[in-house]
Amino acid sequence: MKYEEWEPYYKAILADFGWTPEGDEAAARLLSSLLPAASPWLGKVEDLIRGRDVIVCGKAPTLEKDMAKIDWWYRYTVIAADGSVSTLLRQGIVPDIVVSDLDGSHEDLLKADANGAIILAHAHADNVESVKSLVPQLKHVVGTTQARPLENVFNFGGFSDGDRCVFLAKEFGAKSIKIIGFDLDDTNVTPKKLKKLKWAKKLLKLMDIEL
Ligand SMILES: Nc1ncnc2c1ncn2[C@@H]1O[C@H](COP(=O)(O)OP(=O)(O)OP(=O)(O)O)[C@@H](O)[C@H]1O
Ligand SMILES: Nc1nc2c(c(=O)[nH]1)N=C(CO)CN2
Ligand SMILES: [Mg+2]
Repeated sequence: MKYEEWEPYYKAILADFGWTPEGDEAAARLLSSLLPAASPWLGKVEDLIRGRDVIVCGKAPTLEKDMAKIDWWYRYTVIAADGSVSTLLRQGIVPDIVVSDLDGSHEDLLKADANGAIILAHAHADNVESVKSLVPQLKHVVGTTQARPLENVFNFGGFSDGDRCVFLAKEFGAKSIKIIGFDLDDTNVTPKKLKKLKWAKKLLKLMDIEL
């Protein structure tokens, strides 16, 4: 999705949370300074997605139960939303791509990276310290932002880690997108998380994902 198309959603999200864009923009510039000018891994991300059946894993409590229903993981390109990478690794599955704002287990992100996963590291106003400490340690990393993109920091659309996975899969022309570990009506979460899940619901509908 072009930034101009995403921007109205971004503005509405900022207003809903009472945020301003400056913090996100500063975080994107910091992330940009930690990465090469031309992203060496973006082409690989496209190769992994284009024309492929994609599974996107969220971190709802239903994830393990949903995982048990997948009998042949090799059929799919697996994209893990943040914390779901820990559940996947525990079951011996290394995702192809992890989409993360770096607020889950850094140890598991490093483990996935060391085993070949590409990490889409997202910078925003509230994760600058994690960006500074973790991004320089990652081998296969692509930078993302929810604000205006920079030369080496991309914005494919989407807000929470889970819906950003789906925007990414759409952007690069996945043949099909299956989501598991999503429970967007989960009430057993903090008020802030509930608000993020409401946005995820709206954005996934926009992406024509059946919920
Ligand atoms: N019931 C749920 N609880 C948590 N995440 C869910 C749920 N259903 C779907 N998801 C998706 O799974 C993704 C990954 O979950 P995780 O808890 O790691 O989220 P997160 O986005 O890192 O949380 P935060 O918003 O605090 O950064 C979320 O971004 C969300 O889109
Ligand atoms: N400023 C800010 N941006 C975000 C945040 C957050 O907590 N703060 N969380 C996200 C992951 O769901 C995505 N973007
Ligand atoms: Mg996160």
